[in-house]
Amino acid sequence: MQSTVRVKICGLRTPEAVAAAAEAGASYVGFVFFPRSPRALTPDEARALSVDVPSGVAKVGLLVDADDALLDDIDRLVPLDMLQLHGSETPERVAEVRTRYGLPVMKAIGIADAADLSLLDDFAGVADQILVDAKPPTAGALPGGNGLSFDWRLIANRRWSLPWMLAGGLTPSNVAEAVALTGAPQVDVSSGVESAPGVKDLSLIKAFVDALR
Ligand SMILES: O=C(O)c1ccccc1N[C@@H]1O[C@H](COP(=O)(O)O)[C@@H](O)[C@H]1O
Repeated sequence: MQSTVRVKICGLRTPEAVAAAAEAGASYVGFVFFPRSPRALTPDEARALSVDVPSGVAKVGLLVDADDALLDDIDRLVPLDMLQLHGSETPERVAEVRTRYGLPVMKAIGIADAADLSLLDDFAGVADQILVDAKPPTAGALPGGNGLSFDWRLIANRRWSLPWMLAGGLTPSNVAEAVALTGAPQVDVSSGVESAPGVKDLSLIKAFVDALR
């Protein structure tokens, strides 16, 4: 299958994983700045890793309800191309972050059932992209990176007002089906290309991208 689906590999922590994502053909790599995540990096660690990212591959910083102090540190140290806001940020906060840092913002929205779909429209005219993820299973769970899918039929045939990306429980085995069902132009994966939480498997990264080609 020939495909132009753009891929983001998130939660990279080593130069080897960055190289595997770039060589496989990923369009984006994600650095997680959420301390509770097994994939968390400090701004200094992300700065060191960013040197290994070839030009043409966008570096995305993932944050969860981050305050300006953390964002200021990241902005000072890490040459990012996009911010992914994966918490309960409001449209007002998204607009504020976008203006303050001068970077495109991708807002993550968690979906569990049809009632959540209206949230997707709340960020039109504010965010640059929408990331559609599964809603976390419980209040204490990580807000993402749980390897959980939602019912993709909920967004099949949807008309989108913004560029968007599908996430949540994607793997080399199911990503082609997810794209066929939803028409997703872009996909994001973290735990589906890992051998353990926070440990990327280089062959799974390649298999994930190959599954769309
Ligand atoms: O990856 C994380 O640790 C993470 C932490 C906090 C918020 C989001 C996180 N990851 C994002 O979650 C989705 C789905 O991940 P998975 O493929 O189901 O593991 C994805 O967008 C990641 O960028």
